[in-house]
Amino acid sequence: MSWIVEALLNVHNWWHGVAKIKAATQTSNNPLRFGVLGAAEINYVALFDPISTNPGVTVNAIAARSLSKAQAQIDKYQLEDVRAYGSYDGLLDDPDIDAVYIPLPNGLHCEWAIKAMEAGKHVLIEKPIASNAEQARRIREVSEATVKVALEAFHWRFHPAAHQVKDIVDSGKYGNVTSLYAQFYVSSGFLKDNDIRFQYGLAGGACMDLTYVFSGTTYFACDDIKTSKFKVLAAAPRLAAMDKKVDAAMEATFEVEQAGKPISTCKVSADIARPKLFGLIPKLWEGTPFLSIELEKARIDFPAFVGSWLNHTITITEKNNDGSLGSIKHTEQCYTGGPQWGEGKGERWWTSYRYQLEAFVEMVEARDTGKEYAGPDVGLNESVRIMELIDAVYQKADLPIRDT
Ligand SMILES: NC(=O)C1=CN([C@@H]2O[C@H](COP(=O)(O)OP(=O)(O)OC[C@H]3O[C@@H](n4cnc5c(N)ncnc54)[C@H](OP(=O)(O)O)[C@@H]3O)[C@@H](O)[C@H]2O)C=CC1
Ligand SMILES: O=C1OC[C@@H](O)[C@H](O)[C@H]1O
Repeated sequence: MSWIVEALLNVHNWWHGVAKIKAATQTSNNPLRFGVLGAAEINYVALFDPISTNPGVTVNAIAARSLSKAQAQIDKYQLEDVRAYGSYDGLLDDPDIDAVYIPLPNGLHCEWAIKAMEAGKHVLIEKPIASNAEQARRIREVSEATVKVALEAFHWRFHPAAHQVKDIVDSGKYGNVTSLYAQFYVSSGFLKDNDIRFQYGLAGGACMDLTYVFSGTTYFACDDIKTSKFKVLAAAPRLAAMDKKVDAAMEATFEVEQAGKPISTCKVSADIARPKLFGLIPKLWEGTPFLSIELEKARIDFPAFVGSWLNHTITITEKNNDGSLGSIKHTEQCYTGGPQWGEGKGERWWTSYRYQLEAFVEMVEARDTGKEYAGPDVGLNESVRIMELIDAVYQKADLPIRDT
């Protein structure tokens, strides 16, 4: 699946001439040294590409369950001065690694994040942060106890476009949020039947894999996710053919209740095996993630909210007094700076993963020097709340909470 994002990234980098920028990037004297657990498909997009334009970071080691697989990934991407390990423990024992990226199956995130922090490493953990809320809380506890950064890799949350939409919503100009809708579909046939996403034992499922629909709706619905209450009203899964504990698709509705605000209603729709048209044609036109926010006085459409770095348009349609959509529309785009990064930060060609890496490095610097990090963040309280919401959706759907 990640090959599609990698292909889009290659076109994006070619279009913006990023190869030249990579060639001119000089590593600093004291970079943050990353190790990677798992020769996962997503590694290039989420880490190797962003590192190659960030002078403050290097990738120093890759561990896989077999040494040859780790070496094969190093060779594939022609990574220089990168050690291969044939076990994850071996990499964690390496004193020359400061931070660990964890792109393992969801069911292994908690175990290895905790082991890495206890081995003295900061951790960037792929989404979803863990199998369930209880595990997410354990990660939070260990992060506090070891004073190590643990960040869930919700890359879209670090792109200025997301901050721009949040700023418009929070400005109050268009009134309170009344409802939200988020959708993310992967066509049937794109993932193999034995993909990690279809395995209950590895904490698979549509809610788990397409976590973005929960992170997207709650980010814009909540003033403070820590104190907001969620009530799941409905959860309708379509079960995977291979494993009836796995949701190949989920449609869920939940309410968000917060002090001083009217209740808002969120609808999410996630599908990792979207049925083909007439059983033959992949519905590629449904492949773009979508998020829409209804406010009292306007509707904001933010298509491609997960891939806003490629291209996006934020459309605000003002409402008439009777609540119907009016004829006044504004469109906006935001690729650099924005309300959370501040003017001058970033480049048009920075991906959401590049922004995420920038934030992670700043978080680690702040943590290591005892300073407060004030930039864009996801925060472990938010990660815990999202896992609580996913657990509640599974319960409502009469499916077991992922427990590996
Ligand atoms: N941020 C984003 O845009 C994306 C994030 N992701 C997330 O990244 C993670 C990995 O996804 P993806 O790269 O697509 O997955 P892959 O299947 O390519 O990679 C998973 C890795 O997990 C390792 N692994 C360890 N134990 C097992 C096991 N029992 N079964 C299978 N694999 C195992 C394998 O490592 P080894 O090399 O040691 O054999 C493999 O390289 C997931 O959490 C997913 O949600 C995925 C895609 C996009
Ligand atoms: O961005 C993504 O796109 C498709 C998914 O299967 C993947 O895991 C996700 O992170």
